[in-house]
Amino acid sequence: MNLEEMQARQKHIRNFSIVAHIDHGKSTISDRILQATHTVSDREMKNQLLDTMDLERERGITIKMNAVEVHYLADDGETYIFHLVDTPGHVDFSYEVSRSLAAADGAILVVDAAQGVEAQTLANVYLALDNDLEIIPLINKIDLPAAEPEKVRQEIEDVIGLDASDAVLASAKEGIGIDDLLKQIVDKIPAPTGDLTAPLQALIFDSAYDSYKGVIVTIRVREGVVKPGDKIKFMNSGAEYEVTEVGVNSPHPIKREQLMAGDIGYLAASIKNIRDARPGDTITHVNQPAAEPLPGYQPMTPMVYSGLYPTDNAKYNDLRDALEKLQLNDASLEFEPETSQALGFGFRTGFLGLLHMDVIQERLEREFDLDLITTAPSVTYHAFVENDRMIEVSNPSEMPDAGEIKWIEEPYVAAQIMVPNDYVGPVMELAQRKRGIFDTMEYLDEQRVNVKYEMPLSEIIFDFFDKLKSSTRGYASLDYELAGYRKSDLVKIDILLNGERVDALSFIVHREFAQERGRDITTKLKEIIPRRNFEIPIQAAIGSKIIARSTIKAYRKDVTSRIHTGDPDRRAKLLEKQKRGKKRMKSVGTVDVPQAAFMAVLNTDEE
Ligand SMILES: Nc1nc2c(ncn2[C@@H]2O[C@H](COP(=O)(O)OP(=O)(O)OP(=O)(O)O)[C@@H](O)[C@H]2O)c(=O)[nH]1
Repeated sequence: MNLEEMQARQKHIRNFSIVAHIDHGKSTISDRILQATHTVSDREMKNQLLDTMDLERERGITIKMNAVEVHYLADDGETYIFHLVDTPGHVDFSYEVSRSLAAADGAILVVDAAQGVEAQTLANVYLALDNDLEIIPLINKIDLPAAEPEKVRQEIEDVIGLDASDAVLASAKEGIGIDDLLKQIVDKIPAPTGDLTAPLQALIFDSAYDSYKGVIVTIRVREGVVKPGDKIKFMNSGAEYEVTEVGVNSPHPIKREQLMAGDIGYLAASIKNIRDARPGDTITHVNQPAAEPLPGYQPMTPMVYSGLYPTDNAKYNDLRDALEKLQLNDASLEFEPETSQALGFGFRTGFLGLLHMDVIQERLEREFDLDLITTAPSVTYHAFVENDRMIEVSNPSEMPDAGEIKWIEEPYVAAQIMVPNDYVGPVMELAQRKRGIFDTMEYLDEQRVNVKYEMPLSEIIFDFFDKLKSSTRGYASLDYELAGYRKSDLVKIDILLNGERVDALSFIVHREFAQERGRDITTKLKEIIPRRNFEIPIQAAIGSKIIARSTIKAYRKDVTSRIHTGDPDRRAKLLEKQKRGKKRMKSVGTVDVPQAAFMAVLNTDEE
């Protein structure tokens, strides 16, 4: 392609992202765009086509962003090249959203016609505005009987401050409004402007590991052109490679002769070392390098940490390899080695929230065939000791002894909760019970308010969202961001099994809840830990003071002997089941501790 052809092509490119509150219909809109542009045949089409991970399809959520190229034949007879980046909606994955927005020139803001503007609608719009993106509002699900598109249009104008007079009215389900959307993308989203003859500058915004091709990076080319055979350099890591392949996903990978300024596509270069090609790095040419790298990404601060341990100690190195590979695909994952007396060698791992933690654990087990024990998640506390020295504690068992601590601070978040008027009472009651500090309350319209609280992050993470949903019949939406540290009266509770302290079961709570939590957990562990042929005392202690206890009675007989029938099948099945159960179990001294025991602290019901 000569320069003129490339310039003409560049004018026909539109790069955009779709953002929304969870479940407002982003993935379904992407599906309709793929269909309307004949990117996939009707035969190939299935719902949420871009959610390629099994886990995403099973749970019906988007976890990873995806970038695809589609071609749209407009009424003017010209064919436009769209690069569409689908993004997740859950607050745990907002890091993915911000990365994909940095690669786009515009965003489609999807708002559910029955639900209106919700907490993450706002959060995502702000991210898009931070990136200077042109925003096209789209009101989806107008087919629903409860749809109120005009009211939602007004809300977009009043609450967000966007002009919504031309908002696309759509039903992704019934395929309504998709033509209007495609036209608006061409008209409103600006074509990319990068200089085609300048030295190469390409931003890596995602990467994945392929066992044949090595690390494959997804890039947005800002300036210049890149082709197979080019010698490239990663400007931050300093690594140099020769490009083996470039292409786009449409949605299946298609090789291309080159990627040029304005393109979003993939690049492979037999990159074996995953540290060489991190998201946020800039690719340039070895011979004619760009003067400076592009601004990368802010490193993400994990919200919670938990210990990950292989049930089989011999799998420690496998777990490290797996974490490194996943980290490449998920830049918000953080880990470092730690040891536990009870669990052996493992990793303290940082996550953006509990859903993120759950997803990582499940991906490690499925994609890397590992059996893991995960310890209860903890936020990072600041313990102040002598000379006002501050110690960061993200593993409760490492909290200094009470005698050494002068005071402890814990992270707080600024939370906003959008909820119909009728439920303000229960929301405030819940927030107070979770140690929230009231900030403000604003009316969104006659029927809905935005209530703002400062809350301890630990309370938000554990069960606040579930409780919020159940006390508002699902009508409340929540968004939060870290707001700093505050002093709190916190204590560490240790758990002793058979008289031995199990470090991996320690946790930190507000002193007010200590007694109650101690009682709850000893009762729960009694149900979870399997019986042995001796009595096992379970104790909860603050320092050397026991605050609660329970006892697991000794069992008398082999469980299988109770199955009187001579049915060998049933007996074999039971033994098999026990064996499988064993896999996610750790022997601590003389006691077998199953995975559920480590999470028991999470589900304590304080009602
Ligand atoms: N009635 C109706 N339902 C819709 C429409 N669009 C999407 N849905 C449904 O709404 C639900 C959520 O749609 P998704 O496309 O998965 O939403 P999402 O925003 O991508 O969700 P996440 O990926 O989890 O953030 C699904 O059950 C869809 O079938 C629509 O226009 N009308």
